[in-house]
Amino acid sequence: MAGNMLLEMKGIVKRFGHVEALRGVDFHVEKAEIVGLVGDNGAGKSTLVKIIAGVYQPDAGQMFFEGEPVVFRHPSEARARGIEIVYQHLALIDLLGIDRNIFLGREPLKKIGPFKVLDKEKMEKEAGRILQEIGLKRIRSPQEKVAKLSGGERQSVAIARAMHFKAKLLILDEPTAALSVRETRKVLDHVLDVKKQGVSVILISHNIYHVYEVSDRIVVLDHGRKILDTPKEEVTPEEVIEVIRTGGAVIAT
Ligand SMILES: Nc1ncnc2c1ncn2[C@@H]1O[C@H](COP(=O)(O)OP(=O)(O)OP(=O)(O)O)[C@@H](O)[C@H]1O
Repeated sequence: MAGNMLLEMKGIVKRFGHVEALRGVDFHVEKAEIVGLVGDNGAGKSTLVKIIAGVYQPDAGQMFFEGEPVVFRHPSEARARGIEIVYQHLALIDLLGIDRNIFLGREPLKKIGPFKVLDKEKMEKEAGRILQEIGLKRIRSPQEKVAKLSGGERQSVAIARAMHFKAKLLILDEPTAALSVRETRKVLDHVLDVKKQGVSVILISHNIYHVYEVSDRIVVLDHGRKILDTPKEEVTPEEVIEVIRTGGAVIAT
């Protein structure tokens, strides 16, 4: 089991002024595991994943990645270890093409004499390959503006971007919020594809049925505490909903 561990967090505490968003949370993700992270509004889900992604620093607790203690002072440090987070409100730039969005902030450069310029051909070619992989090649060209994409296509591009940069842990915060049934299906299929490639995923969603369908393990947070952490087979979606609704009181009965 230890050799299979990708991320381990122990006793994580995070305060925002008087609000204790996380009150000593233990959390882990194994290699190629999909963990569904659920809980009511304000439970601490986003805070926990933002700590993993280096956006926030915990006030107490320890974090280990691939067996080593880590402290991420900035998102770039988490990224450098292969941790990618895709937010509900995606950081894609509408007026740029799909290709430019995939390489945003990590653009390949080429040398022309003494100068370095963006390697646009390389971006277009790679983006075309990525679109092919995610099944959008026929309908979208790499240079098409992101503004034209549907919500599901935007999620797919963001997931593909993370995969292109060799993510080991992909964090998806509400990826299916506001998507149609068909688009949701595609995004969930991408999550399963990502796992097949050996990548781990943390999936946050208010839709327990979406989470339940793809997750290997379900973790419930409630008011900054972990109240359930179980292999999926051991609970039904209705039981998970009940645990969230009662704040874990149902476990004791
Ligand atoms: N930057 C911040 N400043 C102050 N308080 C914050 C901040 N971020 C989160 N909180 C508070 O911390 C608690 C946990 O919030 P968090 O966003 O992690 O919950 P969540 O489970 O992701 O909720 P939701 O499902 O509504 O997104 C809440 O009480 C929230 O108001």
